Amino acid sequence: MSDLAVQTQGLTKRFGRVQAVTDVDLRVTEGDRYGFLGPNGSGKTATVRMLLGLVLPTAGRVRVLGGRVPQDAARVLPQVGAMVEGPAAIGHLSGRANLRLLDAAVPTPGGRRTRRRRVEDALEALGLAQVGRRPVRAYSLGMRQRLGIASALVRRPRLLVLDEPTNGLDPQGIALVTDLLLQLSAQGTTLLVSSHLLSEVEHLCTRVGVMDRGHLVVQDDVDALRAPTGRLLVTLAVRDQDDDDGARAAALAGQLLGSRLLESPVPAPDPGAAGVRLVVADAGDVVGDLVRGGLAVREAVVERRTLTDVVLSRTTAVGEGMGA
Ligand SMILES: Nc1ncnc2c1ncn2[C@@H]1O[C@H](COP(=O)(O)OP(=O)(O)OP(=O)(O)O)[C@@H](O)[C@H]1O
Repeated sequence: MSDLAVQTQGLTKRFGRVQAVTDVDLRVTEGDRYGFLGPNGSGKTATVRMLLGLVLPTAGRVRVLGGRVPQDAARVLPQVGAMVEGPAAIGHLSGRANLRLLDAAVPTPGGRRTRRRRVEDALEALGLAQVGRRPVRAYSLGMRQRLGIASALVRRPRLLVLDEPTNGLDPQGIALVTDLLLQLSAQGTTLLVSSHLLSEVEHLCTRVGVMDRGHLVVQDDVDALRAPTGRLLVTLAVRDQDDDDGARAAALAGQLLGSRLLESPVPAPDPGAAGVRLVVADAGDVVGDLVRGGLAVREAVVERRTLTDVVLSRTTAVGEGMGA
């Protein structure tokens, strides 16, 4: 159990009559890049707030970095960096002053001695070193978001908890934050990141938890979730899309593959290269059979479920659930 960065047992939260979180057993192992997903109102933020001791659970237990929350919060939370529900900062102070103030508020290993260095490193990492003197009220939305992430980093935490870290960032900002998170992970930081951008989570995360109407409905490794569907996507090269070549290749593929050909062949999607796209059951030596039959195979890829498929199949659309 000691290698779990976050563990909850039967975690439950009611706000009056709203059942926000029900019986959630979260397990984040040290070193994980854990993506926390789910539709609006599914209970992600409420769960994260309980992990950080910001609200008390109605029932259940929370352990973070080996300590109980809220009982051991004073010991464990200084090792946790967090940005939840958007960045918070004092508008008339500069970004740099905000970070120094924030750092002074919580006991940190190294404390004042290393503060200047840690604040500069965090501003630098988020590309804010040049604007660190400007008052925060003059920051753009993206700059505020970066400052929020910088404030989660200042204490060089063992566990970083970020609620929608790339919300409002431009593509350059998203790439910068993603690279930074991968770098921190390589240095040993555990990440717990909630996001609605599934392609981003697919790229960044090793493990995901999916919430739906207060329940944790999926918790697994990304690789396991992205299992092969059992289908191959094959592209045949043909000489010319406009003549009968494509139709001949499609007919021959049908003869060679028999019932393994699952859908009617269609023109290949890539423009500029004539081809035929086949959807084939991944059984036997598909490519070998096509090539021996005289067809040119340009590409054959194993079809995998995407994270979007997994999340959509396990969650309730907005309007169907209680949170809408
Ligand atoms: N302080 C509160 N008082 C009353 N209800 C609350 C409170 N906080 C959250 N809720 C309710 O609990 C449910 C879960 O909300 P939560 O903010 O955890 O969802 P979420 O998954 O983070 O959604 P989003 O993706 O929109 O941020 C919602 O129905 C919400 O209205």
